[in-house]
Amino acid sequence: MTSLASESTAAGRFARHRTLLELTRGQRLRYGGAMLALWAGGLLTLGVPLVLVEPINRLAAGDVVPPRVLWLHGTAAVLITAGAGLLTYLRGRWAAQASERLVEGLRNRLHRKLHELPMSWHDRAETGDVVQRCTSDVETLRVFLAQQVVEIGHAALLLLTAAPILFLLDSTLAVTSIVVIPVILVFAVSFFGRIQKRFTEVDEAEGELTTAIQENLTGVRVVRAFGREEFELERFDACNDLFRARTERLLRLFAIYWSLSDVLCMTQMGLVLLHGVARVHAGLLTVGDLFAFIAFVGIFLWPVRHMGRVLADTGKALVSISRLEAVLDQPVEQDPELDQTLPATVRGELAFEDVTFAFDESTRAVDGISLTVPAGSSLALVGPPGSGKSTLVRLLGRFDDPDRGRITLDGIDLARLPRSWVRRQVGLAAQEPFLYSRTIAANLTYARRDAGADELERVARDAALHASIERFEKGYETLVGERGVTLSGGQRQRLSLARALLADRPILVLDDTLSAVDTRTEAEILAALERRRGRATTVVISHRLSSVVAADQIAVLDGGRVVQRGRHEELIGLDGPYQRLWQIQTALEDELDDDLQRTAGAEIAQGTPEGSVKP
Ligand SMILES: Nc1ncnc2c1ncn2[C@@H]1O[C@H](COP(=O)(O)OP(=O)(O)OP(=O)(O)O)[C@@H](O)[C@H]1O
Repeated sequence: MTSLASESTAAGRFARHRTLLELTRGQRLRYGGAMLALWAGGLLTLGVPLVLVEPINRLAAGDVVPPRVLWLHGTAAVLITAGAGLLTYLRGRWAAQASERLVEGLRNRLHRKLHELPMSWHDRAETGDVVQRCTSDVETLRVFLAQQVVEIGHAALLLLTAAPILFLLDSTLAVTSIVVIPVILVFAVSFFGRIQKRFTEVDEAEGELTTAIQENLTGVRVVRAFGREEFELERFDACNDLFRARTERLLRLFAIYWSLSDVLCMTQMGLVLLHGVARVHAGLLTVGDLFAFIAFVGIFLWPVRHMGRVLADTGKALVSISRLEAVLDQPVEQDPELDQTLPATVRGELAFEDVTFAFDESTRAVDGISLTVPAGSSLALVGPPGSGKSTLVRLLGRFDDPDRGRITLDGIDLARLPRSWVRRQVGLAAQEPFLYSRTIAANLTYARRDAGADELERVARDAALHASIERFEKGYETLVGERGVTLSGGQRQRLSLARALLADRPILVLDDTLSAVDTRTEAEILAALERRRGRATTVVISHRLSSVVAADQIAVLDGGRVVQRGRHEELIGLDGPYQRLWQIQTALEDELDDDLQRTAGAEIAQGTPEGSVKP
């Protein structure tokens, strides 16, 4: 998906580091507090070996340590540890609060962004990949923000605090105790670069896996209908395999790092022990000081070793943020500066003036269309698949803007009006109706939240759906979709039509809304629409000419152009595509009627098995 490709240049990486820092904005005080608590906790831990030096030295010298001294030093060690525990708690609490709030804000930003992105972006985006960015990548960032942000600098701080103490205790041994650290640091930094590359690969493979799952779920009917289960299983298996292989490579890298850094840390420890014992033997160091030394080295080596984890998570977070930025940085739908007041009332007069639009450079979906639709009248768009009917409607809702020409509403160019306002003037029953997994009533009131029960019933009656709803046990409170009843294609279309009628907007668009209903239901709906005539300017797209015979104006489209225009009575008299289509459709209908009559006649002659005539 090229539009979402992550930037991998040096400039891009720098920008990501900056963004990672910017991400903490608003919570920096909490992070500062958490870092301070972590550092203070570390400092306190360094105090434990110090308070134990004296009793150990006395024991090593064979002195009797009075119980009072033992109690005193022991209690001090316990109190220091308790204090360090409290600071660790504060560090965890503040870091968690900061990260959760930041991530909540980030999720909201992402969700808002998805609503602001143009339709052309959504057309190209792979849902699974976008879902993966909004969930998995956000989670990676959350982990980083909760655990690692405060760790950055912790090791350095601890080193800087512990090193002077070590040098005060024994400067020669102090040098030995930090000699391996530069090696560990160089090793960690080189590891950091690799982890980013590997994690990017893992993330991309995970995106493909999510897309495969999502497509299989939404397209499960197609898979079953074509018997392509084996093919889909193999496709999923390949994605899964790739994800596993890449994750394994990443984990292998981690394993190598952990084991080598362990060896380096243990080498450091071993060097201190050997050198320290030699110095104790030489009488240059007390046993107590050696104990403190070894404890210190242990305390500051842990965060140094932990640096690998910090760097790994930082690397992963940088990859995730670049993937999120690829969404967040996309240009949103822009509205021009409003140079006129919004019309208080809309009559609904539409004019398409030389409207031309192409999705890509190769072909124009709509090519120089000019049509005028007086307020309250109806326009029918007919034509072969791909002739540009839906594209014209898409332009009417400003989901895209014409490349050339303009569309006006009551004489005002739509391009000069805010998109959201334009869309609020259009009630759309889309070609592929989308319903929510909520009740029928909730799906209807999506169009107008204040609509009362009587209004829902009225629009449902107009859409010839009321009788079907009545048959459901819970009527309008019936759940539809995944958790409820499954509606038929025709019922879904009629629900979508009722929703558009309920919206009661100045323009009503029916995009092939009656394709899945039988002729009688179609007639019922057309009669209801006829009763509403004049209430809204209506644009009807239909492949079935019976749906458009009553339209005030019919435009026949082909290859994005209007090839015929007029009323039904005029067009059937003209030699052209409309007449041919009408002849084919009426001939088919006549044939069907004859067949039905013949079948009915035969049944009456033979009698039904029960000897009664079917109604
Ligand atoms: N989102 C899109 N991105 C790229 N091309 C598109 C897109 N939508 C439609 N097209 C192309 O634009 C042309 C017109 O399509 P459109 O959907 O307007 O046709 P239509 O007349 O409504 O067809 P149908 O009767 O099958 O619904 C077609 O060639 C189609 O492939």
